[in-house]
Amino acid sequence: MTAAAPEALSPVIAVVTAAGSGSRLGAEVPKGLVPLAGQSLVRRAVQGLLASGVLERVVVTAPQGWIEDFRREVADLGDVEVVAGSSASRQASVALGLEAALRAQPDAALILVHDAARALTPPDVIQRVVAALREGHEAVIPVMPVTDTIKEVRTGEAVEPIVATPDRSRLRAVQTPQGFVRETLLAAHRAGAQRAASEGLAASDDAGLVEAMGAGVVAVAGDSRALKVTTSLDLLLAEALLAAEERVPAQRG
Ligand SMILES: Nc1ccn([C@@H]2O[C@H](COP(=O)(O)OP(=O)(O)OP(=O)(O)O)[C@@H](O)[C@H]2O)c(=O)n1
Ligand SMILES: C[C@](O)(CO)[C@H](O)COP(=O)(O)O
Repeated sequence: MTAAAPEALSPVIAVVTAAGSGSRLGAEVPKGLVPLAGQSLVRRAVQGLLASGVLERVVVTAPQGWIEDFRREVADLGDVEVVAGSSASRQASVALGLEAALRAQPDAALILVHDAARALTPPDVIQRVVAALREGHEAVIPVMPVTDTIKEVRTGEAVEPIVATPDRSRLRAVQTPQGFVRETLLAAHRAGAQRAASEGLAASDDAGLVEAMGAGVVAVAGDSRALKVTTSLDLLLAEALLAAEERVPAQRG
């Protein structure tokens, strides 16, 4: 860990992954375009990032064939580029977003990778991630404590045998944005792409690629509002969270 002056760790850019189809949500349009109280998930996710005040540029990866629809969603939000992601995996979509983002901002020092599906992530989570990077950590992820007891099972059997019960106090559920020093993320994705080609395995998050390289990843506090909209139940929950936030100022006033 090497602490650098904050201004030396600028500019900060973000890749927003929105190239998934949202099969578990089952909407008629890709998940990023699904409205949440009148505004699409991708629009809300980008707005949240920009509201943090720490970002120079945002690149969104969208599904092939939907680029123009995504562009319309973010057109009025500022310096936001939309490029095609990959249907193969989130990891492949992030890699395409990274290429585009670094073409547009070659001097980026810090890179955030964020899920459009975490549309309600509050700006202070984003600020915490960037602050920890500027304190000298090379990879930072927001996390939440786990509230269920988690079991490890042996898969592939109709009735799955339990093989372990990890100590819950040491488990964390991982959110985004995940933040990285530029070279750390690029090296991790280079190694990850080789593994994906040789073993056919993609990582489900970017920090996993950094861990696989043997580099350190640290956690900061996440937020329950940064939930990932995956199923229709999550969408209902997100709508309820927004409605509750709108009611609170009215009650105070
Ligand atoms: N090939 C892919 C797959 C996922 N993602 C993005 O990664 C984030 C997290 O993925 P998830 O919530 O699983 O989204 P989907 O893959 O769209 O969902 P599903 O698995 O239900 O199809 C989403 O913002 C999604 O758009 C992506 O950019 N490219
Ligand atoms: C990156 C992530 O949101 C961290 O929890 C998650 O791993 C994405 O996984 P998914 O299977 O693509 O939803």
